Amino acid sequence: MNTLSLGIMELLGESLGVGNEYFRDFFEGNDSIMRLNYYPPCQKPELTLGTGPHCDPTSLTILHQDHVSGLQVFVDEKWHSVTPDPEAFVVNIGDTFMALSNGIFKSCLHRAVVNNVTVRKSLAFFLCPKMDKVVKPPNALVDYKNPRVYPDFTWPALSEFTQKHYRADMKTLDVFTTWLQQKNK
Ligand SMILES: O=C(O)CCC(=O)C(=O)O
Ligand SMILES: [Fe+2]
Repeated sequence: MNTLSLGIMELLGESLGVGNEYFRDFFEGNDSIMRLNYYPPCQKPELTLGTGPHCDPTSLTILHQDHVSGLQVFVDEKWHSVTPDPEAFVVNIGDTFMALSNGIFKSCLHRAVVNNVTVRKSLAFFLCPKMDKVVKPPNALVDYKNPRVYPDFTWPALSEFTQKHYRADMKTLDVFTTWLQQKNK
């Protein structure tokens, strides 16, 4: 998963015009997280969610779903199911990479629904920067036409924010930005 995520970082660097080494080097020695999600069948699936709507606060997510549907992504004001394929990974951008790309790549809003028949399992690898790395976009992505969108921060600061102050949703990075600015006044 680590090797795959660093390979994807090479492609993202290439696509942003900063070269394939920039983000791969940034994520060298990363402090990433692996999570297993288990969703038991639910008698009233229409009344609840397996995972509420959120953007991943991390940098890049590589998700494996089993054969049971559940993941949905919010596009064009509607929820769309992501057809499960145990032979494939779902890859999405998280808030930390949105900040690293100065807002060019967007973290995507998603959720997981449950059903009343089958257990569902998913496995997520969340690429996160090494704890002491300062998250800031490369100079090539910042100029007077494209000023900094988010302040400098470290991954542990954003992670702690989502654990102690604010449950991750679609506005995490904006609320975190305001919170940091207030704190540093
Ligand atoms: O179970 C899923 O398909 C999504 C889980 C998820 O969004 C997460 O773990 O952040
Ligand atoms: Fe997620």
